[in-house]
Amino acid sequence: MPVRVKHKFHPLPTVRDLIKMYKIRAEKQLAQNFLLCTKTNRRIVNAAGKIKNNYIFEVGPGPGGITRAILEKNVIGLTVVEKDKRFLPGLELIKDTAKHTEMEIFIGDILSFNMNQRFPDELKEQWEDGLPKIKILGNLPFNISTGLILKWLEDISNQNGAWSYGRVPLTLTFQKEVAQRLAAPINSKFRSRLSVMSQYLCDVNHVYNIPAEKFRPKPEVDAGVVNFVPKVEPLIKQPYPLVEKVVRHVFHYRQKRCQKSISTLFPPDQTVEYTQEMIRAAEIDDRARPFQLAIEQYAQLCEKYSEICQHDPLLRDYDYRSPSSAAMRREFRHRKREEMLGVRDEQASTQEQHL
Ligand SMILES: C[S@@+](CC[C@H](N)C(=O)[O-])C[C@H]1O[C@@H](n2cnc3c(N)ncnc32)[C@H](O)[C@@H]1O
Repeated sequence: MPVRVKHKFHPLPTVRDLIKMYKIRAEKQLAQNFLLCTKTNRRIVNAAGKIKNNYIFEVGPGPGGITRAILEKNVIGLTVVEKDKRFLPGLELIKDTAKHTEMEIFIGDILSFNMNQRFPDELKEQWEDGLPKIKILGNLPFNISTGLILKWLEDISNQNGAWSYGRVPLTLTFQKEVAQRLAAPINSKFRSRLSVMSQYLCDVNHVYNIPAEKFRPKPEVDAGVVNFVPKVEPLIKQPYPLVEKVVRHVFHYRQKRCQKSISTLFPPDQTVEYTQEMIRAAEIDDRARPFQLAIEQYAQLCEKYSEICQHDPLLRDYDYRSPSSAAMRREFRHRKREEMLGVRDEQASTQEQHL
């Protein structure tokens, strides 16, 4: 349906006016918290570094505050992907004012958006060369931000999608605590699965925080802006799904000794032997907790796990939480109990014979 634009706002309505003009109410299920202040939007764009003559990909432009700040920088191209079609007319207005920039608007879900062939071929760089003139930016919807960054980290590890163009950096907002976890160093109280997964593939920098008051409507927590620059050489060389499995299991009991969580990778009858092998390979101290391990130790754990799985391929599909594994554990405990009772009976009958 064609959109009637009231031209009392000239030349381009402010973000606030656009929201009023199209009577847009924030949708909670799309995690819509808008940034209406020009200074705040420019600061996010500045956090991405020099973007003049770059091609930018923006996630969730909404009413277009960050989009405008990007366009001020004379970028050569801009693709935006927004799920909520109510923003299309406003984004079209912004596009009309973008004289020097090729802008494309997609209404769709970023989680299934294909970034292969999204950018001009001439921007491609070899992975080990400098960074390509492409950047990904966005004030992410909080409800998908963790899933999205994990998906993109997998693409980075496979040099797929946007990363088939080289080491494309990202500047994204997260809930402050997620930002702290992404960038947390070893021993930090925020060190988690996300820290290891992001830092083995990227240089991660939690640049600054945006107070909740800056958003409309105000979210419950502050936000953090995080920069990611893919590393030339990942610190862990194993395939992403294997790394993800090992790191997820090791952080299963964050506050307990690593031994306990590493053991969840193996069926009960092989636990002791393989857990010990893993711990020896990564030179893990007996008392160490998952957040006290260096990424190099996670790398050694992954190497050892891969080696064990090559030797025993069925282990690859072993899942601690699946019903069949739970049944296996129950059966194992039962057998052990029976064995112990058997030993006790034997001891008792030997004692009787001696009497
Ligand atoms: C936190 S708001 C940011 C809006 C705007 N960039 C700003 O800073 O004011 C997140 C935006 O992402 C959009 N969004 C939510 N889920 C999405 C998805 N799966 N794919 C693409 N956009 C999505 C929302 O509609 C919303 O416009």
